[in-house]
Amino acid sequence: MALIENGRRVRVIAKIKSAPENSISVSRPPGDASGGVFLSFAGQSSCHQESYRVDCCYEPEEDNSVVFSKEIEPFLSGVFLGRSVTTIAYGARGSGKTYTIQGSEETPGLAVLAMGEIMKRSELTGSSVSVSVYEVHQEDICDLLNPGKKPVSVLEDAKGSIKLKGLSQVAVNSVSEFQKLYATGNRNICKSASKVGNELPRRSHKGLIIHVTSSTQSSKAPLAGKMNFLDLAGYEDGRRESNGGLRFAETNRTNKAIYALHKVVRALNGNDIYVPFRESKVTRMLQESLKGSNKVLIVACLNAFCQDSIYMAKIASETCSVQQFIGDSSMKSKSRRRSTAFSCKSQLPQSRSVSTQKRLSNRMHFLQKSSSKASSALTGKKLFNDDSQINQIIEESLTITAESTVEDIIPEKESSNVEITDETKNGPKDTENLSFNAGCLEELTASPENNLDKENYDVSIKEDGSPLLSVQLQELSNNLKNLYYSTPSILCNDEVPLEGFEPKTPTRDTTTEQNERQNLFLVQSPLLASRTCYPVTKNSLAQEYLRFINSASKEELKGLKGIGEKRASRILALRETSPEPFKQLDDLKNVGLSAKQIKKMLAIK
Ligand SMILES: Nc1ncnc2c1ncn2[C@@H]1O[C@H](COP(=O)(O)OP(=O)(O)OP(=O)(O)O)[C@@H](O)[C@H]1O
Repeated sequence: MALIENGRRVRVIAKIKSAPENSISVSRPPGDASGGVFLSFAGQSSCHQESYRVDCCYEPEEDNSVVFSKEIEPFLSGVFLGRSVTTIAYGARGSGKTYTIQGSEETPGLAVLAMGEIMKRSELTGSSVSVSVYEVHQEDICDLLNPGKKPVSVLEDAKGSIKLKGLSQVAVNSVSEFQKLYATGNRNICKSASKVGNELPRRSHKGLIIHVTSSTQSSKAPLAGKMNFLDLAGYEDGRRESNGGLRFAETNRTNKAIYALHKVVRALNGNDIYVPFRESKVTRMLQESLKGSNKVLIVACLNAFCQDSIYMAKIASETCSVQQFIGDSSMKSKSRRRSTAFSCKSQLPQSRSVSTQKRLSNRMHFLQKSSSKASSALTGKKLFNDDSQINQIIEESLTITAESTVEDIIPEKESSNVEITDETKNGPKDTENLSFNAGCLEELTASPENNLDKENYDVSIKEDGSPLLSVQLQELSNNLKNLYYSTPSILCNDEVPLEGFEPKTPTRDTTTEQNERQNLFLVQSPLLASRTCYPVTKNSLAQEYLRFINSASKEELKGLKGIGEKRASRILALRETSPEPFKQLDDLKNVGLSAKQIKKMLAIK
C-alpha cells in the first residue's frame, strides 16, 4: 500500500487478469506525480468511452509477488504492533479474485505470501500465529474450519469492539500447515454448497483472518494484530442475469456487500462522520480493521471487456476519486470531472475571508436554529461548549496511542451472561445473551458514556426510536462550529499518516467510537477542513441529506419528514440495485419526493 493521496485512508488498485492486448488500456497522466492511473476499455462505444482512475494498476505480466512486495509487505511490521491490515478483492465473476488472494500451486496468492513472511518474522519475534477461515453466504457467516457449528454472530461489546462469536481460531506453525488448513476451509465451502442442494454455482464471500499475537515488555496485555483477506463474490448485474425471483434476490443480496463496501470506503476516504458499516455483514465484521490508522487495500480485479468489469472499474474509480487532486486536464470522464471538482474545492485557502466568515456565521445561526428542536433531546449532551473544552479534548486526543490489544473472537463455552447486541443480524435494538469470560465482565458492562453508538443513534431519538433530521443538523452544526473556532494550525498540522507503521509515531486512538468521533470533529486534515468549508458555500445540507438517504437504515429513514414505511422500503429497494441511487435531489422523484419539497424542508434557496 504505497502512498495514498491527500489523506485518503483506503488505497484502491486494479489488477488486470490476462486480457487480449489493448482491451484495457492503462495511461499514466503526464505530470501527475501521485502515481495514479486511468483505465479505459477498448470495447466501449466511443460515445460511452470513459476512463476510470485508480491509485495503481498491475498488468497481467505482474504476478502476485509484485503486488505483495509493493502493496502489503511494507505494512507487515504493523501487524506485529497490534495493527490490522486488510486486503479486499472484488470484481466481476471469473476476474481472478481467488487467484489474487489464494493463488494456485504455481503462483501463491497474496494471503499465502503474507503468511510466509509472517511465519518468518514470528520465529524471530516469538509471536504466535493462528488463522480463521470463513464464508459469508447470504449474510450468514459460516466457520469453514468447523463447518458443523451454528453460524458465526457479529457482536459488539459496550466499548464498541467487534466480537465474532463462534468463529474458531486455529494455531499455525508453518506455511504448509496453513496451506492445508486453507485448503480444508475451501473444501468445506463446496460441501456446504452441495448440502443445500444448490444447483447454481454458489456465490459467497470468502475470508481469512491471520491473527498475530505478540508480547511486549512495555505493555501488560499482548498485542493482537490481524491480517484480513476477503475475496468478495463475483459481481454480476442482477437485472441482466436474472432467471427467477430466487436468483435475482440472491444476486442482489450478494452484490449488497460490494455496494456496502463501496459506501464504507467512500465515507472513510471522505473522512465522513457517519460510516455505514452496518449495511452488510462483511463491513460490519471488518469494521474495526477498516477504521483509524489501520491499512486497507482494495483490489479491483478486471478481466477483458465485459459490462460487469467496467462497472467494477467505475466503482473503484469512485471510491478513489474522493478528496483527491488531479493535475491533468485532458481527460473528460464523468468520474474525472467529479474528481477535478473536488480538487478545486480541496484547494480552498485555509484562512477564511471576512465574507466567508460572515456566511459561515449566518449558516451556523441557521443550523443552530434548525436544530433547536433537538436540543431538548440532547439534554446533558451539549458538545463543545467553549474553547477550553475544545482544547482539552484536542490535547487528550493527541496523547492517545493506537495499539490494539483486544481479543476479538469469543469462545463458545464460557460462563457469565453479558448482554451484547448483534446489530447486523437483528437490527440495532435487538440483543442476545451470550456466555462470556467472567474476567471481561467489567469491560463489557454497558456504559452509556462509553457507548458512542448509543450516543449516535439513541440519544436523540423520536418516540419510535428513529433519529431526527434535526439531530443530523445538530451534528453538522457542531462540526461547523468547531471549524469556526479552530485555529488554522490545528487544521493544517494533523495529516492522516500515509506511510508505514512507525512504533513511536504518536497517533490518535481510533479503537473506540468516542475517539473516532472526537477526531472527526476536532482534528481535521486540511482537506477535510476545506471540504467542510464547501458546504457553507452551497448545498451542504442537500449533500448530507442525500448521503443519509443513501446509507441510513429503514428506521432511520422513517425518522425523516415525508418518509414512512412504504417510501423507506422503496428507498431500500433502490439501494439494492445501485450503491448510491440518490446522487442529486432530483433522483428523489423516484420515490415520490420532489427536489423542491426537500429544498424547502432544508431551507435551501
Ligand atoms: N492473472 C491470472 N493469470 C492466469 N490465470 C488467471 C489469472 N487470474 C485468474 N486466472 C484463472 O482464471 C480462472 C478464474 O479465476 P478465479 O477463480 O480467481 O476468478 P474469481 O474472480 O475468483 O471467480 P469467481 O467470481 O467465480 O469467484 C481460474 O482458472 C484462474 O486460475
